Amino acid sequence: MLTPFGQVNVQDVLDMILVAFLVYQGYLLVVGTRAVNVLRGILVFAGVWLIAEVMGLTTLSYLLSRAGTVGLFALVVLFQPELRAALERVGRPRGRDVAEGGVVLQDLARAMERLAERKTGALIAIERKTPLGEYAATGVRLDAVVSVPFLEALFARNAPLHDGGVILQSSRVVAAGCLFPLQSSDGTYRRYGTRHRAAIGLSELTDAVVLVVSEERGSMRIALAGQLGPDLNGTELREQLRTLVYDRQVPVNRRVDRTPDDTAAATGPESSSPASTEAQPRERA
Ligand SMILES: Nc1ncnc2c1ncn2[C@@H]1O[C@H](COP(=O)(O)OP(=O)(O)OP(=O)(O)O)[C@@H](O)[C@H]1O
Repeated sequence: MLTPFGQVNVQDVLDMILVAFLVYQGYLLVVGTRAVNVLRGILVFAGVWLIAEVMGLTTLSYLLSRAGTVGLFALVVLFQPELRAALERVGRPRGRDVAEGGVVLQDLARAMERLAERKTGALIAIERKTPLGEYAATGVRLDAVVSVPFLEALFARNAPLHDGGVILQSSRVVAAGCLFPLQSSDGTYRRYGTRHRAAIGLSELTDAVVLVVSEERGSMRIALAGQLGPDLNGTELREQLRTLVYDRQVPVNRRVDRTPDDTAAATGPESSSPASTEAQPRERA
């Protein structure tokens, strides 16, 4: 085929599609991680180098190209953990993801149950499509497998990271002690405390599934798409987690199922909040 750029054949088209696909996959790997800021820096650096080349600024262009070579090695050293994790993700068989998801689901649900039984407050956000990197950056970075004792230890009273939220990415705990955006205190959720409003707030701004254990009531709930779901028992929690997170076939933005009472309440003036039909949390001034 003849184009303004000359002769283009099937191989060229295939080549372009593959390169675009690889660039996009590379972008997906770094987005939401600390590497994204470095990537921006590299793009600025490359831009300056290109301008220096075009304008014939020989010395600057020479220095930048030398620095680029050294920088490439520095990047590999600096981002060795991220690179390893990314390569592992690329090479991991799909079946292992599913099996791992099942284990994580069970551990997560069991940890929630134990925290609820002991009335230990907890806040856990599970990342889906929207990267939670900016919220993870407000806390302490971790890289740990999800396990019942680990989650219990994180939220134990007096534990250094028990304040704030924990963030899960896939099967890993990636941050703890994170600050989530608070839902504005007006309207439906004004009676709730800050833990619940932080859960609702984050779920409003992202597609994360946010789990809350109430310290006061020992209840387990899910906030999704700016709505706080009803109290859940262990079986219901597992079911919701399977549907919302660990069963990838289901559309990501599917809402938390409502109880018949909730649906009835949604037609009432104080609205769409499941809060109006459930046991109430403590009143706030
Ligand atoms: N913006 C926030 N991001 C993450 N965690 C928060 C945020 N604000 C408060 N928290 C957590 O919530 C805790 C306070 O919970 P508070 O008692 O005010 O809320 P609550 O919704 O009534 O929860 P509970 O039913 O567990 O008492 C804090 O100690 C902190 O761990």
